[in-house]
Amino acid sequence: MAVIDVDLAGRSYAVHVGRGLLADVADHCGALLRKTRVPIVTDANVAAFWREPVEDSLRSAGYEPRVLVLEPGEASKSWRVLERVVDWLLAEEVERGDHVLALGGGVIGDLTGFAAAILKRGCGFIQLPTSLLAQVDSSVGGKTAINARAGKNLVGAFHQPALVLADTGTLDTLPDREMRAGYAEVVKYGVLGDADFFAWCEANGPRVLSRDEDAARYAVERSVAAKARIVAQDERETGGRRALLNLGHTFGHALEAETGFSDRLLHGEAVALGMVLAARYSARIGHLPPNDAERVTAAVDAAGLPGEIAALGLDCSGDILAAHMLHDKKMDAGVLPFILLRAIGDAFLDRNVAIDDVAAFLTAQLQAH
Ligand SMILES: NC(=O)c1ccc[n+]([C@@H]2O[C@H](COP(=O)([O-])OP(=O)(O)OC[C@H]3O[C@@H](n4cnc5c(N)ncnc54)[C@H](O)[C@@H]3O)[C@@H](O)[C@H]2O)c1
Ligand SMILES: O=C(O)C(=O)C[C@@H](O)[C@H](O)[C@H](O)COP(=O)(O)O
Ligand SMILES: [Zn+2]
Repeated sequence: MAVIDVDLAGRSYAVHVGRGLLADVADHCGALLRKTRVPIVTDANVAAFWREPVEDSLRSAGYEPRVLVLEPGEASKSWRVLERVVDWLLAEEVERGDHVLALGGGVIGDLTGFAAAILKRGCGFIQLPTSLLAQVDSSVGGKTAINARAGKNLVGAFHQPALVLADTGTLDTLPDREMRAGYAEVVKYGVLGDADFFAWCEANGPRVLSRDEDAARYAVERSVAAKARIVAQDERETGGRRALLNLGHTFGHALEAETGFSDRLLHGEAVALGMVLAARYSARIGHLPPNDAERVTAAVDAAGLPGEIAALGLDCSGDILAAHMLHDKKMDAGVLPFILLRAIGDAFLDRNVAIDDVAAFLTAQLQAH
């Protein structure tokens, strides 16, 4: 098992990565569990495979697990489901000093983390990420949120977990499409700041996607280490550093909004497409050698992720996608900064991008091929 620390002074915590951690959840979390009753929020897909080992471990250690099982999918990051989670936690008499366990993918982590952030003005929570995406990205860093009618993650809080247990054994039951979607966020770390890791992904992507034990564990550990480093430098995305983790997301979130936050386009798929668009746009305005944009596209294609928006068959223009982008949380005094590339491994924040030009670029991309 590897342990990666997220160094945030009074809010520091550890991310444990290894196979079989959920079967020993009581040992790992014990110091944080003050009461017999342990509230767990999960979804139906995850519960089918992973509720039992977690409950067994807790029961054997004398705890009484209490489980709320939600509908799987992005639609659960909503006001309605948030209310349900909060009411349930209140009924379970969760106190500020207690810890709620979030057992699932990024949807469960973001939603439960946000419920924990607002419950009695803040209680503790522990991330038990079960999707590749949640293990490499969403369980670390304390961004919690639900979606609003106006867009993605628009209602939320920074609220750090007290512990993250990434059991790589859970990837055995993850559907292939979800594995690919999570892999998009892995490649993102290479593209934004680590050319060597990007090259490793080019060579080893198929091993990760086929769940080769060593390759998958290495991808999780290296991704978590990259995210922990950035979050420690700029926890609340105020210093320009953490915003780099948003590479591909301004485009991606617009596409998720346009496809109704539905299974038509998963978050990781939107990020893959968004990275390709960010790379192509960087090349279009002369920041990035075209060959580097082609390498990003090739890595996305090789993973079986969507790399062409034209193939989505959207009935919209670049202007409509650009309008979605104006809800982005990075908007600052009417300016939307874009995360662009100078090279693979060298992302930067460009505050001089003309949104009309992005809209024209997107219209052309929607019609390409
Ligand atoms: N907070 C952050 O920093 C951050 C970072 C990246 C993404 N996100 C958010 O995370 C969400 C996407 O997360 P996700 O891709 O994990 O989606 P998800 O939570 O919907 O999980 C993907 C699917 O896989 C199922 N699943 C999860 N683990 C499983 C397992 N081990 N076995 C079988 N099925 C399993 C789930 O039930 C779901 O159907 C988005 O809402 C995105 O905005 C947040
Ligand atoms: O942790 C971050 O910071 C990220 O940007 C990670 C992203 O992968 C993630 O999707 C995040 O939720 C997007 O952040 P948002 O602020 O644009 O909602
Ligand atoms: Zn993301």
